[in-house]
Amino acid sequence: MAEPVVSMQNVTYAYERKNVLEHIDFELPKGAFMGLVGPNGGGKTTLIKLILGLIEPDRGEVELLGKPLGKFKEWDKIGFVSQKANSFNRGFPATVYEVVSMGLTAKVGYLKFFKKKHKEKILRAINQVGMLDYAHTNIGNLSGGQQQRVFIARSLVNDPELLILDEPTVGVDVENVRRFYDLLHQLNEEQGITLLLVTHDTGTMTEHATDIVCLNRTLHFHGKPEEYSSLTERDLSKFYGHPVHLVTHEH
Ligand SMILES: Nc1ncnc2c1ncn2[C@@H]1O[C@H](COP(=O)(O)OP(=O)(O)OP(=O)(O)O)[C@@H](O)[C@H]1O
Repeated sequence: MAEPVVSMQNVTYAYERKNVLEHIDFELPKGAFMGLVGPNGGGKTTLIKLILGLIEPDRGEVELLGKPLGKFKEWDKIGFVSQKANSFNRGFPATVYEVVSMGLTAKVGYLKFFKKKHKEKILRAINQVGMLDYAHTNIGNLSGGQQQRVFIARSLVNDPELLILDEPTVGVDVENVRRFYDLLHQLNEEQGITLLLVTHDTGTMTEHATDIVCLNRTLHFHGKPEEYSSLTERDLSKFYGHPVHLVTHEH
């Protein structure tokens, strides 16, 4: 089996001596489309912060692309698109092209040193998310769903191996949510990008993900969407720490 993109062994993390993650053993297999679910305050953001190297575990080991956190340097291989991308300041005076080019500035240094190959990369990333017609449109004039795709393009310019998305469809309308998941499948299946998606929308997630992880201080579940869907209200109430009532949607 290919080496995991992220692996955690017995990870514990506390804010002000209060453990928010305990004994986490976790593997994100290369090529997976993983949905990370769990109740508010369950530790999802903290787990993401560990993967992004923003915090270090109090105990246990984190490995990224086969390297211990302390030795890992290929940060541009890990892309992150936050929920905040949806509420991007509409008045910010930058075009789609400029926003996507920001993904490369860390590597290239300064915009004026962009070469032809960089410009091609930027346009390719914009094309990948279906926004080429809008390359020179101001980001503030786009819908939430379109802005979201632009922020994904900004991560794609670095050819990431892992893309982490935090509540990406909050505030996005149904049609754009569908297009968004189409894009994720294309990135995952055609380009082999491993995806980790944090969401409260477990219904949609079980339709799309290859793996589901449920976190509430400890890992309560790690399995296939079919297994997650077959859990009972009792199982879910145990994971979430409060009563959960399943609602069946008619399609
Ligand atoms: N910087 C911080 N200092 C102190 N406590 C924090 C800090 N960040 C988070 N916490 C606490 O840690 C716990 C886990 O928070 P975290 O944000 O990781 O959960 P989450 O699953 O992402 O929640 P949500 O679904 O609401 O975004 C919560 O109880 C939260 O209040």
